[in-house]
Amino acid sequence: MSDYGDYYKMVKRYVLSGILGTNAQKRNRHHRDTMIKNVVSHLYSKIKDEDFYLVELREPFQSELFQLAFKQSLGKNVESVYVEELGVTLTKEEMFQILVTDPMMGAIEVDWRDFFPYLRWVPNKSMELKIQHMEMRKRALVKNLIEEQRLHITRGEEISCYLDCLVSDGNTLTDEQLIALVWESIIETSDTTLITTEWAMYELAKNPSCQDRLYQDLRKVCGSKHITEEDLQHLPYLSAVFHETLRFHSPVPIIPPRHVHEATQLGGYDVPAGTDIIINLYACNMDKNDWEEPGDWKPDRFLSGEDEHAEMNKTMSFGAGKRKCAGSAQAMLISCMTVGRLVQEFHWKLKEGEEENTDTVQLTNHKLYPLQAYIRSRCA
Ligand code: HEM
Repeated sequence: MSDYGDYYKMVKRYVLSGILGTNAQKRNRHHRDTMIKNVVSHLYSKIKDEDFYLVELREPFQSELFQLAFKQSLGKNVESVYVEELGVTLTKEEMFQILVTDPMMGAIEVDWRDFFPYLRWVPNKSMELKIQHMEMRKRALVKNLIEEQRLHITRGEEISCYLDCLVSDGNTLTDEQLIALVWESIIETSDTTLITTEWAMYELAKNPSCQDRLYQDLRKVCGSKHITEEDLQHLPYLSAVFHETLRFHSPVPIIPPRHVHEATQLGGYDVPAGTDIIINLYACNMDKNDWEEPGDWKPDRFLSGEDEHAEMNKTMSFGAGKRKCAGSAQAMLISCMTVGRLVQEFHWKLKEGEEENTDTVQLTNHKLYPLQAYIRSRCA
């Protein structure tokens, strides 16, 4: 449940100064630039001549984002780690499974007792054991990662990262709180931005006229040089692609519940004090009264000429109010920079049959089948 107490306020300060605020984002700029460079190099390695080649974006992008998550949170990339408590050495893929995929799947685990509340007293041992096992592995891994880096930090080594900020003098977080905060920053970096970027590339590969328009804008603003974060403010169509993708494929379709402290009215309904409400963002974003042809992906609807803030608030994709997403700037920087660079470098075409592959999985609208597209170098 979203609260707004002292602990929350303290953590929000750490989050902003250690990882997501403007200064922290500036510190991490070189990590983001490296990430995009590596994704592009990976895709070039799949191309042999001026022809189209079939590629999957998810694998290299996911791996690079996960690396970025480690660098921002712990100050270094981790390729593998021996976890004493588990007695195993984990590869990067296994760490991703434990820190990102398993918790996401756990969040949508169905407890059959929810459908029969009068049978709540019946134990659901298999589910409880599964969740406990997942939680134990996640905790052991994060604890291990923290302890390794903490040694370097206490030796006085210069490691500028979120953990460094969390354990700096005067902070009073318990080990459990540290584990929770470091894990949250890793999963938040690794999941929703990947989903948004993959769906944006799917839509651009499916809609050649939108892709061409974006390419022309990029040529106009950047000429023959690579897009930079400074260019983003001059690329409204790129930003419109990002917002329309969030509206259409919302990676957080349901936001954490809100507790109603005072009786109020919402959308014409009386809501008594004490109610817990859940907002379905996907339904809000697809609302037929607000949008023209809401069932079509049309970036133009975000080109009203208003400022970026106003465009962003047209959807509730990042939530609203005090608990609004703290990582929206990072998500936008990474997603827009990646989409921009991928369109600058390559011509994208969907693989035959891929158009129909719009099924989703997990809590965050993950594309069930990774995007498969043909790419050709624009230099060819
Ligand atoms: C496109 C990507 C993303 C979307 C759509 C998204 C969406 C959301 C939403 C809907 C909320 C809940 C807001 C509310 O309750 O009103 C939220 C909260 C949050 N998000 Fe994001 N998010 C994204 C990326 C990120 C990233 C990359 C990070 C950090 C690395 C991040 C960090 C957070 C944090 C810390 C909160 C809690 C804020 C608070 O409670 O004060 N998000 N996000």
